[in-house]
Amino acid sequence: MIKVGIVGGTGYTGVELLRLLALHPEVELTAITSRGEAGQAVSALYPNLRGYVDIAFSEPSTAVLSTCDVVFFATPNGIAMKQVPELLAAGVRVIDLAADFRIKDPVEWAKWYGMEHSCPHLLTEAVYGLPEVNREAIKGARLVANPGCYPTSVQLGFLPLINAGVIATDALVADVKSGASGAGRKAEIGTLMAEAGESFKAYGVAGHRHLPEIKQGLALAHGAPVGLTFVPHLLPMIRGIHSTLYARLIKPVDDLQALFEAAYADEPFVDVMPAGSLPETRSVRGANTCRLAVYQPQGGDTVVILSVIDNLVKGAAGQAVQNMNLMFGFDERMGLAHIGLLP
Ligand SMILES: NC(=O)C1=CN([C@@H]2O[C@H](COP(=O)(O)OP(=O)(O)OC[C@H]3O[C@@H](n4cnc5c(N)ncnc54)[C@H](OP(=O)(O)O)[C@@H]3O)[C@@H](O)[C@H]2O)C=CC1
Ligand SMILES: CC(=O)N[C@@H](CCC(=O)OP(=O)(O)O)C(=O)O
Repeated sequence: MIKVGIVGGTGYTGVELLRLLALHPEVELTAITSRGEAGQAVSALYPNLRGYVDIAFSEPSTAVLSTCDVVFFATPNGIAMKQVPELLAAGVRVIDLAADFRIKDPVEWAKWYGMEHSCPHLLTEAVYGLPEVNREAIKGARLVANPGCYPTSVQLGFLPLINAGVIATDALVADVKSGASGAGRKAEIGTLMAEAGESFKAYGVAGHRHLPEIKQGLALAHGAPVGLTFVPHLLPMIRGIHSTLYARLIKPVDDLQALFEAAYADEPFVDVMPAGSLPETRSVRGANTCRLAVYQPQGGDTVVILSVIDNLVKGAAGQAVQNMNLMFGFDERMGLAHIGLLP
């Protein structure tokens, strides 16, 4: 058994971590923090956890968190970086669900996140936690930067084509839609039901902070910078991300379907659907699965990839548990056997 701490246990990704970890056979939930709810029983705030999680929220003190084997940060950007150096020094491994350690260049990070990085010396050591790309490095990591929700969906869709060297990489397009839980639990006018319900709009068109993260991952695979237009949208639903990705073929490919199936043949959490499929967000609701479908409309040179995930699971907490399993030598699928909620 390993001792696990969660900083930010009252947020949407924090409570999703609790839902997954409460049934994980190798995990003892040791510390769950909230500054606002310290002292309150976790199950009093989240009744779905009654009978499964019987501890109270505590303050996020380094002394308590240092007794854990691993600490998850499910906090806003810029919080983990303040506590991570001390925790690593105490021998604790860390998985950050926020963006503090995702971008390797601290100048680029400061530009998109609007603050200076407080421990840039850890950026080289941090391992980007996309298991389909970095599985071996994650196993030995002390510090894992869990990918963003949009970046997970977009990278898993484009990577087989980039790795095969068959598409132009100067003008990739990612047209992506997210449910409102992607914005977190904090009160915001834009995610009020009367603002987001019965409506649909894009945001961040001129530049969203996930753009540099996606470009960094795709450039690493390609071995050179890539051009990408990324347009996120807010859908009037709670969970789910649907990415429609466009790329231009520069080499003929006999069988795109076979290329994708081969790329993910050994991946427990990526499902390449049969040709002609239309992945639905509800098919991955609550599950740590990315479902993909690939098209070459009218036999032209444009490839269209459809990619769906649950933003809170494969896009956040589920992927974080997958990373924890790798770091501690457990079966990668442990605690993650959930089927999507249909209907
Ligand atoms: N929602 C999503 O789909 C995804 C989110 N992420 C990222 O994961 C992180 C968490 O997101 P989400 O769960 O949606 O966020 P929420 O806003 O729902 O929750 C944030 C949590 O952080 C805690 N917190 C806030 N400030 C501090 C602080 N200064 N010190 C310690 N704890 C603090 C809050 O609890 P309290 O104030 O009580 O201490 C709360 O529990 C974010 O960085 C987000 O960008 C990544 C992928 C997907
Ligand atoms: C719908 C919605 O608002 N989505 C969020 C996604 C944020 C997120 O997941 O943030 P990080 O991955 O960077 O931590 C947004 O666009 O800001």
